[in-house]
Amino acid sequence: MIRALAIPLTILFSAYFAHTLYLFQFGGWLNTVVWLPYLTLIVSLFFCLQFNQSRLALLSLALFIQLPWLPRYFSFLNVPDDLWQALSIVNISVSSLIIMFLKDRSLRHWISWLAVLVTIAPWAISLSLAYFQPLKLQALLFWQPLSNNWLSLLVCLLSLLVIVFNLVLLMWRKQAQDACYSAVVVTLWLAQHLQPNQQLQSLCFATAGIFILICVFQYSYRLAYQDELTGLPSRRALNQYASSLGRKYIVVMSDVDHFKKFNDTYGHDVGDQVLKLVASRLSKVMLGGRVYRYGGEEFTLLFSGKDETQVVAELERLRQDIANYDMVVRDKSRSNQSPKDRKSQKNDGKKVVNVTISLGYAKSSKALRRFDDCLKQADEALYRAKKAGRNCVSD
Ligand SMILES: Nc1nc2c(ncn2[C@@H]2O[C@H](COP(=O)(O)OP(=O)(O)OP(=O)(O)O)[C@@H](O)[C@H]2O)c(=O)[nH]1
Repeated sequence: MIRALAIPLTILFSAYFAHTLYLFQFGGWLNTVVWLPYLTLIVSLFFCLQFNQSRLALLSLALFIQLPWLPRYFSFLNVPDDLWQALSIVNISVSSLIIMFLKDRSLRHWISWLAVLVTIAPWAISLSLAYFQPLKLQALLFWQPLSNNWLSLLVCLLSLLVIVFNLVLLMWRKQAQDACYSAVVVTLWLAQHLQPNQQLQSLCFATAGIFILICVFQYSYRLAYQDELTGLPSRRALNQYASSLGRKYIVVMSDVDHFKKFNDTYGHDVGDQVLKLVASRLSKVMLGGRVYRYGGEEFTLLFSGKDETQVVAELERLRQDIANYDMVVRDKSRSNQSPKDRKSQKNDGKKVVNVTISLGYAKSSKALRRFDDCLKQADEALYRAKKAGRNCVSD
């Protein structure tokens, strides 16, 4: 419900905000906006430290240092402008490096990379020019605040586009991390180009701070509600969803057959891979069903407002799909081999295994109003499926 409201509300508030900007023409009370980045960056730094998110804390600090009017507070130190510039370069380069050496390899990561490259390439060119021609560094920094020409406008528009793109990613894919990194980089970049406009600059810094905050909260949400191994929602998420269920629903308990034997034969690592594969097959459930990792090798499925016959047919389909699926698992020892060794033994280290699951279900009724009772009944049905020879569905 809240997710469905997110986009219309964002559009509404953006329109309201744009209208206000138009009315006040960037003047008057809007000067208070200058304080926003301080607030968001301090709060985000606080939560990053609370949740042990050192990289994000560093990025908050990097933004803080880059706040364009920070030098004013240190004016008593009489730091030359060139030194501030040099500190900025170090700051942006370090933040860019932090982002570049993250392990994620998704498309979103590469988009962040692009933003990073666009940011640091001018720095690198300027620095190398300064090295080869002993002129004043300041004179060579061609990325200096561009005058109010079309190029400056283009730069700002492009940067804002990246932010908007990341916002969309954030809403649809719920991946705050890359959105946050790009926002930080783009903000650092914009800081150079929007120098005469303090309000706009403040809004950019404040937005980056908010991105970091969202990122930290999303991370802690994942810790609490997502199973780390399979990526499925956890038992806590199941209990939370259960409290919002209507009257008509079906609970299914499923369990991988002879999993202990499997672990003993192939090892715990291969066992983990099998659990991941089973989870990925189960998550292809149709009829609007939801899958949770209940714990160990047990998974729970929930169907809200569906008929028993439809659900049983879907469970049969899932059971057969898993039983017929050749799961290719990798031997962990393979990762210690050199790439050459791996190439020479093409299929070595790969195993094809077959697993089956048993499923037991229970549907809500007058006698089974409480979710916990229904779950217990599904667990008993699972026990019956095991007794009946496994690899089957039972009620
Ligand atoms: N690899 C791996 N094994 C797990 C995990 N969680 C639980 N297990 C193992 O799953 C096995 C569960 O075994 P049992 O409950 O005896 O059941 P089973 O061997 O699947 O036999 P049946 O359920 O009767 O078909 C135990 O050996 C656990 O150690 C996990 O996250 N990873």
